[in-house]
Amino acid sequence: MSMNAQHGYSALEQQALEQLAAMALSPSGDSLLAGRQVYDVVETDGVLRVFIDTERTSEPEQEMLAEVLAPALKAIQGVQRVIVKPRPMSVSNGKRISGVSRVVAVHSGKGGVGKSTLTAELALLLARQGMRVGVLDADIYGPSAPILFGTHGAIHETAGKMTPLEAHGVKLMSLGFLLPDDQALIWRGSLVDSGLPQFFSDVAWGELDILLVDLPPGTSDVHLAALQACEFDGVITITAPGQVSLDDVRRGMEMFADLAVPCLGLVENQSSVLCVHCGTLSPLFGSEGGGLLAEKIGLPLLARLPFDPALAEAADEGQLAEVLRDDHPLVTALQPLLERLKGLLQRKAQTNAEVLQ
Ligand SMILES: Nc1ncnc2c1ncn2[C@@H]1O[C@H](COP(=O)(O)OP(=O)(O)OP(=O)(O)O)[C@@H](O)[C@H]1O
Repeated sequence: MSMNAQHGYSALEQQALEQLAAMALSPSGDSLLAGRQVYDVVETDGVLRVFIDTERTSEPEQEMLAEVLAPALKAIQGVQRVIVKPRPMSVSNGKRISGVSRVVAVHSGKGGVGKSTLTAELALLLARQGMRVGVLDADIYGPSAPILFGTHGAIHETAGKMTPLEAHGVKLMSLGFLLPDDQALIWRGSLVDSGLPQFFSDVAWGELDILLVDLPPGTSDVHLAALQACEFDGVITITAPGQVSLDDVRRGMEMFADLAVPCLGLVENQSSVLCVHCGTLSPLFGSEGGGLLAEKIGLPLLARLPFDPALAEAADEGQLAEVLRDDHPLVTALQPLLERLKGLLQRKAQTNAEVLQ
């Protein structure tokens, strides 16, 4: 497979992979990719992390690679720093959910920026395009999937597995289905260690193309518990211009990068406001917040979403799906992100090592 055909890598990662495909440890040897001495590359914030497979390289070779690769890859325009590291110990130990092709997290540095709404929008639109989609509402601080999907009901268990609820063709699991609202916080502590991993392992998801995981905002032990429970294929970060905080976004991205979860890109919510009368879009908070942030941290800006007062109202009433007509400006704005997710699905491999074949 040619490097260009590899989906799911950013442009800088692609360039780095192309360069690595042309480099070998010894003049007669396989390329670093074919020989799989380089396990993967992950770029965030203009920083390129090159993960060396310590099982396929001796210690002197690892040292040599660190010396050679840093200057070679730093020469790529846009790369500010190169970190050559041993392959990260996947905290999940490579745990995949049987039957689920891709697991993608939706994350934000701060609360209230529209993360749960984005998760629901993506799920509804992907399902509408014929994909088999699940949503795991892992935001145990404030589970909102029941409201967004307008779904309430008891979760049943069969043969030790919880059966997810289903709405608009999306399979759903949320703490909100298991506990009354006012009990969510009481359960939080015990959930992190024991309950949250069960949401990944003990749910009868069946066959899914993609499982979207709505994580809590910020960085916490809940995130680590989720990342330990299962291997994630990527994370989408959402922010709102009024609440843009470079540090919050960076902190989140560092967490994911260190655990070798690729950051797919940034979504700016509420960049503009949709007029309920004439349907025109007017910029909010100055129009370049998300674009500048994306540029500063070196991530693609995947979407800029308008604030639609009707959507806020509908979402609170469980009518989100009804508002998301095909010609809604928000649906149009989400198309590049939907394409990126579909590209990720084409990146056909169970492990990164296989991807690099
Ligand atoms: N593009 C939008 N247009 C209109 N309303 C929106 C939009 N995005 C989000 N909202 C509204 O903003 C509020 C917060 O959204 P949401 O619950 O998705 O945020 P969140 O980041 O998941 O928050 P938390 O961290 O508290 O879970 C909700 O009332 C939602 O309906």
